[in-house]
Amino acid sequence: FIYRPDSIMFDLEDAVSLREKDTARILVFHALQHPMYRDIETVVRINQLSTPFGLKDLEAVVRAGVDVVRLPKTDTPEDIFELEAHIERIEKECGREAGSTKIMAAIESAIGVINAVAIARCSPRLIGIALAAFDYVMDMQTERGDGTELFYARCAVLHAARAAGIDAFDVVYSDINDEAGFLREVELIRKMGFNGKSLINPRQIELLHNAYAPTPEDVDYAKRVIAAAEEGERKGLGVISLNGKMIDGPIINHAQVVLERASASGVRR
Ligand SMILES: CC(=O)SCCNC(=O)CCNC(=O)[C@H](O)C(C)(C)COP(=O)(O)OP(=O)(O)OC[C@H]1O[C@@H](n2cnc3c(N)ncnc32)[C@H](O)[C@@H]1OP(=O)(O)O
Ligand SMILES: O=C([O-])CC(=O)C(=O)O
Ligand SMILES: [Mg+2]
Repeated sequence: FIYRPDSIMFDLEDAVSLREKDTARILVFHALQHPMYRDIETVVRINQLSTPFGLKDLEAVVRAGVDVVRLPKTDTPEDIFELEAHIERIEKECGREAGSTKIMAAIESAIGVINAVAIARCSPRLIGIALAAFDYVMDMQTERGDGTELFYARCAVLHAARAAGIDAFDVVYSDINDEAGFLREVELIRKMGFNGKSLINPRQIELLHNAYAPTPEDVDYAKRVIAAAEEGERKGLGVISLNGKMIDGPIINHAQVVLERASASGVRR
């Protein structure tokens, strides 16, 4: 909470050893109901439903009131349909509002990337899709490097999310001591258009928020664009000029996005 993350994700999958699966589930079940987590979005990465743990995880976290279930290793829309059917039943059984449990699909394989559009569009519960690089590069018979290995997958996941009108989240950066490397990766994915990134360490939160925050110059320009647009509207002009630059619909929309980002993340330091 001190670090002000956008959401908190509990992991029941690969960060938990096989011997600890039941203990971790019970801990997360209780944590989700603690008042401390009332005002922050909670996400739980459950185990795949094909494992002995997946359904037990889901039963526990939906009943405990989790906001978002992250499904790892999503390969097909059918994976989401199966998850959805169980969520619908559990919501009914425990008296949760129907549809209130949201889903985030993690794409971690070549087939998942190929099916990204179908996955992203397959359920109204989906709020976003995330690329998960470590399993993906294994499947692709390569390894994590400067991002060349993720070139196609990033583009595919991002386009799928946009086509579906949901969020796109980039991969985990695992070397928590390499701040410069992290910031290089963040700059790339921010320019590409990702909504954010899965983080593994609190030290990465402020760095990410700061990189996503608009600069003071961006905010200043956005305010002038909005003011010029309002002035143009009063005069009944469709397209206007601000210091010789054309200002029309998309530019005004972008200025609004910059101001929304500034109020969500602050202004870049
Ligand atoms: C490929 C995948 O599947 S990735 C997704 C699953 N994996 C994860 O989520 C990993 C989560 N992260 C971690 O476990 C750790 O950050 C590690 C192992 C990467 C690094 O651990 P450390 O070297 O101990 O990190 P660091 O020295 O920065 O820890 C500082 C403090 O932050 C805490 N902290 C570290 N990571 C986290 C986290 N993800 N969430 C909350 N607190 C954390 C540490 O417990 C420590 O607290 P303390 O000062 O009270 O002891
Ligand atoms: O889901 C994630 O962000 C991390 C992960 O499992 C992977 O990279 O394989
Ligand atoms: Mg993985």
